[in-house]
Amino acid sequence: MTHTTTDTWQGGLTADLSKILLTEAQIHQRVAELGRTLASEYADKDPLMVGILSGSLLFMADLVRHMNIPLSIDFMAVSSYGDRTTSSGEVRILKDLSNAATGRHIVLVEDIVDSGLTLDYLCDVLRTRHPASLEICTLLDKHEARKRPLQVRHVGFPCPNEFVVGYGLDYAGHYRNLPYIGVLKPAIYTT
Ligand SMILES: O=P(O)(O)OC[C@H]1O[C@H](OP(=O)(O)OP(=O)(O)O)[C@H](O)[C@@H]1O
Ligand code: HPA
Ligand SMILES: [Mg+2]
Repeated sequence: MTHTTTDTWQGGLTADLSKILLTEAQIHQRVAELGRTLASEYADKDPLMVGILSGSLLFMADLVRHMNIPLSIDFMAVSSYGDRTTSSGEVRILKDLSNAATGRHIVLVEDIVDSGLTLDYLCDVLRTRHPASLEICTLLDKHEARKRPLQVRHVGFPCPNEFVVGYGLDYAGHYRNLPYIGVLKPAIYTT
């Protein structure tokens, strides 16, 4: 499979980035590795892969295509950032699981762990449903920003303490469609 290079996306949304953090090729290579690792770990467990919408959409779609094992896919939608670049601290569940969690091996699939508030809250909620296991797989880990200790089993890349967009990550709903990840120019969100 070939992927377009970042050169094909000059101008437009790219002009709003101060730098490109991860190219499309770097993302695809790492996501494939993560998928293969998860596939061997969950080979006989029929995991329930739970994407946290909306940010995980692209990551989830690519990740599971590298997991050649029986699994199910479900989604939860939560929001705490809205149009801001820092967490409101209030995590709202906008859509719950469609599947029962009890007795399932659950893998939470996230685009980014930042303050950790979203996943800390979601893990608390899901633990009350008694899954067989509950682990986190995130593409990006902004460890420096953590406000809650969180056990994150699988990390794609460490992330600097800056506001990043692309490959599912948004600012005020935009930039999710960028095929790579970059740092948003602060001028875009500080007026
Ligand atoms: O670790 P935290 O500080 O909680 O931040 C991480 C969460 O924030 C973002 O979601 P957001 O609330 O922006 O919703 P979205 O996925 O729809 O963009 C991101 O997708 C994670 O779910
Ligand atoms: O750096 C970020 N970018 C986009 N969305 C986010 N949600 C938490 N942190 C971020
Ligand atoms: Mg967001």
